[in-house]
Amino acid sequence: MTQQDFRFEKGLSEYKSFKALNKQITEHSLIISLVMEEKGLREEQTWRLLEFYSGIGGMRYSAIKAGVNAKMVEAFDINDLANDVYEHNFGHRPFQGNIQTLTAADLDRYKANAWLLSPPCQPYTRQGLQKQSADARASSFLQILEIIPQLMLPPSILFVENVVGFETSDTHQKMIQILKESQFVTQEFILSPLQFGVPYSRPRYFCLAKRKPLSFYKPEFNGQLLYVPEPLFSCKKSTSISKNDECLPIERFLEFGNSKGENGTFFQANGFSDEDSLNQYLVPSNLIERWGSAMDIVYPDSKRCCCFTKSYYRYVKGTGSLLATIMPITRDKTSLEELCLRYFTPREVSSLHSFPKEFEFPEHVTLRQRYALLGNSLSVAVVAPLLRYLFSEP
Ligand SMILES: C[S@@+](CC[C@H](N)C(=O)[O-])C[C@H]1O[C@@H](n2cnc3c(N)ncnc32)[C@H](O)[C@@H]1O
Repeated sequence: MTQQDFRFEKGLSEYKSFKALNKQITEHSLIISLVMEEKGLREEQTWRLLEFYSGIGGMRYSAIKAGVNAKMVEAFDINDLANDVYEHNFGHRPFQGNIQTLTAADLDRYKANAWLLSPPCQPYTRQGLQKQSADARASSFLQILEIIPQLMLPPSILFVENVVGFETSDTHQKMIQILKESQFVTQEFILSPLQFGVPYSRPRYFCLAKRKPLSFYKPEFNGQLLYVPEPLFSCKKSTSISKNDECLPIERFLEFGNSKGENGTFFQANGFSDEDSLNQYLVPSNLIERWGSAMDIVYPDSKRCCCFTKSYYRYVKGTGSLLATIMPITRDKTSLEELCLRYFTPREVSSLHSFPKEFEFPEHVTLRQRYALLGNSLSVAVVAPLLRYLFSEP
């Protein structure tokens, strides 16, 4: 064998062992990725989210609770005060301005692939006169949807929250039409925290949309409006969000503890640091006299309370429940005056909205403003499992 032949043979055998090694590595990584896939460990896509109408950040808390692998790229809200609260809790101030002024070029710059939207609900409520798309407050939402076909980088996922009544509006009709034309498949839900173990009635409409070729974990519900949460418990990572038919009692959401008083009554005033802070939550007698029959009164052991609206604390009728701080043995025979009624505190309302306990208002936000901002917000207990389902791959 000449020296040249020897070099050639050596090179060939090195090349062969290199190829064998390479084949082994490739096979190995294929096996690893298959095992990871089987175990649900495949490297997940990081979603780039835009949060429109961000308010005090209910969507962001829900995305965190859902464990969505996502980065919140930007939030948008016109309300200065809501943005103060958002910034206080997340360390990021949302884009302050009218969503209506955003252009396709503005949005493309964020390179976002998922949009979360909770547009104003007044156009679809009785108090808001139900003017639907003719209401100026609906126009920013329609405009942002109309931009989708003009985008270089349209979102692949969209999530919309609104009041019950939205689903029969012409805005809804236009939304579905635009989504269909932009190759989205949708699944819609009307759900309340009561269906997730929270003693709080706040039914809301939700639209979940995925752009083809993405599809839902349970595609058999495409194009349907569902009133039950069952599909949400089917997806892979649903373990930490459990199905809960039995609601917890309201006392589990109260800021101040109960103490047993005389004659088997429970007086719930302890825990307030001083008389003043208790007094600001007590319902004045003149309001009880005038509106008593229209009030929704609940007790610490109740397993349901009414939706808190943004007018809670300003008006008593139809704006949210009031809490009896004296729990009599015979409820029917006790006068409303004797029940020592009080408003739920903002912390209690935020707990019923399933916000995390770290959530807080900056000091300069007044009591009325706190209720108003909370009343506009959403239930994390409902939105988190919806987002988890939406972002799950089949
Ligand atoms: C239903 S609330 C959404 C609340 C939010 N999901 C939360 O968790 O607090 C609607 C929000 O949209 C904001 N908004 C209404 N019209 C807007 C517009 N044209 N541009 C920007 N923000 C707007 C309001 O200030 C309000 O905070």
